[in-house]
Amino acid sequence: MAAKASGVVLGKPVTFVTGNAKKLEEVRAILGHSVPFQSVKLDLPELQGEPEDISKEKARLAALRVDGPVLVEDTCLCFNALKGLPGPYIKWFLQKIGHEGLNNLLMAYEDKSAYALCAFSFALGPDSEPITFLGKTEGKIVPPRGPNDFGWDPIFQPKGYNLTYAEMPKEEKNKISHRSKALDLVKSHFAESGYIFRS
Ligand SMILES: O=P(O)(O)OP(=O)(O)OP(=O)(O)OC[C@H]1O[C@@H](n2cnc3c(O)ncnc32)[C@H](O)[C@@H]1O
Ligand SMILES: [Mg+2]
Repeated sequence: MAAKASGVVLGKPVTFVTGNAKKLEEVRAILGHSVPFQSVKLDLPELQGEPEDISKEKARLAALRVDGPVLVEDTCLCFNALKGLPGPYIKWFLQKIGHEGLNNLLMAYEDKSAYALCAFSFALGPDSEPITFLGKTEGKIVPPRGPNDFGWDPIFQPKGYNLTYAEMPKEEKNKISHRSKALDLVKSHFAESGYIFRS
């Protein structure tokens, strides 16, 4: 890696590391050709704690595994009545108790509001500090509606819409989602940084 007047020249392309095919599909659709990347299917171990720290640590691990520039992402679903939980633990809650169980968690509360939070982290390599980009979309938790092909999409209804994420056409979700908001920041970072990737 060498610094140049026109930007930072990197010896390898960016690798997006994820074990989730649906995430990859959305990242591809949203980024288009604006940030060239390849992908590797790896389910990295995840730290417990705050979303930003989990995402950064994931990027450190990914950069060690890939030995080059990496992009990773961690997604949380946070219930306001539960002070942000399940948050980063949503994957395990979803797996164990499903959409119905997630709705039941809020049964005792009037406040069904929630937000989806996406934390992308980018690291230039194993020796560099990851940079994090956050995107948040507010909404509420509802009984499941729509196709059940991506995580908690059927129970999340974004604010200002009558449809759940699952009921929305993909392009519509990708315009307003937590993921697209975070990726807007990733795109700006790449546009400003002038990275040059050599494969
Ligand atoms: O390998 P990684 O990238 O970590 O992929 P993952 O599936 O383990 O994903 P997370 O650790 O970020 O856990 C987030 C959980 O939320 C789900 N999820 C992520 N983004 C979503 C979205 O936009 N809509 C619905 N569910 C989503 C996902 O399927 C997981 O169950
Ligand atoms: Mg994960």
